[in-house]
Amino acid sequence: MTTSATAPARGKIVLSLAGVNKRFGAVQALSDVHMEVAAGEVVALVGDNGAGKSTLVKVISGVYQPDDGEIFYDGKKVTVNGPSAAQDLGVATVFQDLALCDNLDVVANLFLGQERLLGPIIDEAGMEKEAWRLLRSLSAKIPSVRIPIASLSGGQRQTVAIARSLVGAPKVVMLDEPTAALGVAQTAEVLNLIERLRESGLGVILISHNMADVQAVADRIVVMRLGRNAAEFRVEEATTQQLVAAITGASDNVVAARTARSEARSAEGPAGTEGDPDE
Ligand SMILES: Nc1ncnc2c1ncn2[C@@H]1O[C@H](COP(=O)(O)OP(=O)(O)OP(=O)(O)O)[C@@H](O)[C@H]1O
Repeated sequence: MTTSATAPARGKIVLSLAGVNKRFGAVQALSDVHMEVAAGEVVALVGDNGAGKSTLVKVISGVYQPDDGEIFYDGKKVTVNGPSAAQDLGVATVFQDLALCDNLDVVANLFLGQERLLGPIIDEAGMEKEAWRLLRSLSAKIPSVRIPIASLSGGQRQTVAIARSLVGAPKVVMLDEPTAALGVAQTAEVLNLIERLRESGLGVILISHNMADVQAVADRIVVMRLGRNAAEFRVEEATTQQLVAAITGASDNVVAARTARSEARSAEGPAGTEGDPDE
């Protein structure tokens, strides 16, 4: 895996945000948001539509400038005044659209805009070798690095996009809804990749609507609601019911109702097991 030679020690906070505000006209998209991610940690960022997740990702990745707030990278206060500044720092983002070129092969996509040169010519052999090394480090299942992206499955395309984010040896990788368009097997493959990223000591920020995915791979879950921090859980202490309540801001939802029924049944003992048509 290509983490930087100066990779921070596992558990050290590598990226943190404090008091981040962002307004679009009349819409306060982010209000006093804070978040941090450590090396070797997967932090899931969850929230309903419009909660501010994408805006936060875009602030971290330099697409938007925050109105206020501070960003610290590797212990130093930084200004991320554009996407290339974020990349130069070591913050890579895989956006939902993946931004891959269908007609180009895997190698060309991995090194698009950052081609390796050998004197005056493009070092195709060197890039191919590095492509295999990156993909192997992710235990990725790509049949060939010389096939066009168009012929890959959704999971393989996501794999290539994640591998590309590692080309600059980042310390933080943000993944925006990486499993949104994938089936069960491909989702499992992408979750495995996220495990590899964590194992390699990267700080990973995972934006997802899928609570099963989040509970499968995250160490910590940051819940946003209406542009604010709404709750934060260690994954082992968060039930789906608590997560749904934090995301929606309501405890009287269908998940809570079902949990309450099943708790009531277990309290009643075996005689009370007959009644719930939902189960
Ligand atoms: N460029 C923009 N111009 C105006 N308003 C925006 C812009 N981007 C986001 N917003 C608003 O900011 C708020 C937060 O949106 P954001 O896209 O960050 O939410 P989200 O949590 O990512 O939602 P989703 O899960 O639907 O992507 C919303 O009210 C949205 O309409």
